[in-house]
Amino acid sequence: MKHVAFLDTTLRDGIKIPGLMLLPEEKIQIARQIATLGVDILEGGFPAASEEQYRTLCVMAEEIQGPSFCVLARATNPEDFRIARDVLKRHPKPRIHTFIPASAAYRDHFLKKPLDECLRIAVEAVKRGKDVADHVEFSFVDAFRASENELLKLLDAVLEAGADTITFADTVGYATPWLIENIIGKICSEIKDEIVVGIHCHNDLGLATPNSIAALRAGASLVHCTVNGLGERAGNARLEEIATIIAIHGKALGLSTSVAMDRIGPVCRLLERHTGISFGPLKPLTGSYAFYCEPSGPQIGDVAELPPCFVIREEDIGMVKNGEPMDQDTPFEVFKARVKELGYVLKEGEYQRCYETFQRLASKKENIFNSDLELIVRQALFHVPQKYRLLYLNVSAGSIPVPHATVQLEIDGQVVQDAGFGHGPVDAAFKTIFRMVRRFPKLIHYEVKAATLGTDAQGMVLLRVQEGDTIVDGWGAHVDIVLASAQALIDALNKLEHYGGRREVSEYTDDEAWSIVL
Ligand SMILES: CC(C)C(=O)C(=O)O
Repeated sequence: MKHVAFLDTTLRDGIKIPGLMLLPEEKIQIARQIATLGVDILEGGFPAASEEQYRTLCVMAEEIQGPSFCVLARATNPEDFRIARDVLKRHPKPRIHTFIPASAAYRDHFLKKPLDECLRIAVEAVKRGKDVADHVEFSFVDAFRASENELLKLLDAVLEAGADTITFADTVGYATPWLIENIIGKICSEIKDEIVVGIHCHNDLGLATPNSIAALRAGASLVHCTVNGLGERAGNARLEEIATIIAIHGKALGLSTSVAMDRIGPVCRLLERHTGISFGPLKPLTGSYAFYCEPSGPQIGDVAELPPCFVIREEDIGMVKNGEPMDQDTPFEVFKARVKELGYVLKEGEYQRCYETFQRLASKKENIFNSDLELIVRQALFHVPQKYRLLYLNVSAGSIPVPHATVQLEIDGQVVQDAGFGHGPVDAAFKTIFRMVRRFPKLIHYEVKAATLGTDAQGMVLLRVQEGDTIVDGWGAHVDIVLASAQALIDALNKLEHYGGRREVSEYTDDEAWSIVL
């Protein structure tokens, strides 16, 4: 059986979603949890992007145990390697990941340099990488739209320079399984066995998983993926799908992994909580209908029992563990032990802050499950400085002619209140808040989802607003979905205040910033 190495890039490529902003401490908590999945390599981020990323990655490198630790550096930028070295020296199993656009379209767009010049840049990058970490991974961006001839020239050059892993990225989600099988198969048959061949797929045509599996079938032994398929546009290849396919078909494929299958459910759910990006009911493995089935009924025959229709049991991928319910009488120590069991490592005062939020929720909701606890931790601990706070919201809606909202906010420590009308309770609350804060961003996304079953479930609201060039997400959770919506809006307004105009790549010229948009 060939071992398939998993490189998790949730915290690097996965979080490149417009508006999504995870706080440094949040990223570290998430990295800890991803490490428990048994992935071989954790790609933590791109340290040259900003001082904040650099600092976060230093802490991550010191804390993360288990997987190798990898960061990204642009082939074109020697300074990236110096910054990466500073991060990687803190981890016992460091590796560096560098890359260059392989297709003419991407080379012309981002580098505006002839192929010969790109070959020279690639070779120098590998050499620089060798000074930074024992293991150098080199990725060919947009590899499957590249001319085969040019791709092979780039490949020869980086192998000659000493790259240990070469990864072929379907950056724009263009490839098909047969195209990938053909190219990867040819390359694997021609290069030395000790070179690791990797695959990095995007999901624009819904083919990220089949394309990744096709590459593995053709001889690749490293797969890049993200939890929940997070990533820009339609996302990246989904870790949970690829691991489960190998768990089910591994024998036939001659492939195995070290992914801890029972950690899939908890880690997918945790990422859903922290990003606000939900699975959708029909998502394979993690969607709420994925393990729901009705007895056959008249379509096939009148059989009362469930048919044998599941290819894996939900308990095999940890999807049913939601913990014994807790309630108002749950003592602090029991609560704290459960938060630790969920994999969070918090400071003493932070457990206490979470417990206060827990008690507030427990006074409204009878049973508190693990999936509620993750919301509580996020709500209590992970937010940007709060210029705006929601103190009070009351709405009148239903069959009345004019829904209205009364809102009390704290703005820079001053208490202000106002009331307003709208087409419904959320509209009334949002219009009133916009007027009070004197900001009128455009609402470009709004969704609400129940966190658990039951009519007393917390509603999780994810929204996205745009003000000028700045797009931010806002997130809220409450048993009252209008309150959750108002919390989400306040969260977004605080992020606009905190991040507005402050972009990670601001210190770079247009030319240098190219890699960040890939
Ligand atoms: C750097 C590479 C692997 C990448 O993220 C992409 O092409 O999407």
